[in-house]
Amino acid sequence: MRVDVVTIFPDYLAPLSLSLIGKAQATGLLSVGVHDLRSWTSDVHRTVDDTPYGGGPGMVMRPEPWGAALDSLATPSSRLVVPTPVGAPFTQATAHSLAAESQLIFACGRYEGIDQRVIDHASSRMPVTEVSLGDYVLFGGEVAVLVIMEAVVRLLPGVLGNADSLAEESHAAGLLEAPVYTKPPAWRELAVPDILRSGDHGRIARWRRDESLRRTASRRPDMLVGPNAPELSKADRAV
Ligand SMILES: Nc1ncccc1[N+](=O)[O-]
Repeated sequence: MRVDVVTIFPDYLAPLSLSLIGKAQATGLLSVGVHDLRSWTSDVHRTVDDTPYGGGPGMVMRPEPWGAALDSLATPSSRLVVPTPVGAPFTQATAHSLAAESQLIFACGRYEGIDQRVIDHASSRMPVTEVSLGDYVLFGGEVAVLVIMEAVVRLLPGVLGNADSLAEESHAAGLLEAPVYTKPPAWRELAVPDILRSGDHGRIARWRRDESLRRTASRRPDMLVGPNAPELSKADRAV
């Protein structure tokens, strides 16, 4: 997968070269380019923003540098991802969808946002996905790109040593994951549930499913209703 990130704060994206993402780059699973939007300005002050038409506080990112940046980075297989508070919720399903792409371009907005015509023009020549990480406002899209990249890259084949963990993890099966334990068997008078040390894999699977259902019902009841709700067996309903 090829990923290009356009930002006025390239240093913010330095963590992309660390740990698993760095390893994915080193093994050729992923190549990442981080680009300073100001490279595509043409004035001496390298201006990227201006006052909003219609008045209002703050500044808006000018379309010209963005247009030039996308002109030089886009390929026929590009998908443009714009992290923004006005985007659709970013979910594990979005992460899977992005992980299936061969080339992603991330546009990191700052200030009050990017001139809408940048999105509209880009939409005429590539798929554009505006995503939000949550109902709060960050200074810009850079931190959101780090989150999205982590969620997407770990889904790429070969990045995670044990692909099985993808199947079991939270939000993969539509439920929150059951609690996890490791040695020692007792710690500060707290014991590991006996079932997990029984060696009875059938009953362990049932216990984990029950704990997932209980945890999801109490913390995220919204995940148990609606189109993405998981299929519940008769045993599930008894929980
Ligand atoms: N919440 C956000 N605030 C600013 C930029 C991007 C954002 N987001 O969620 O992707």
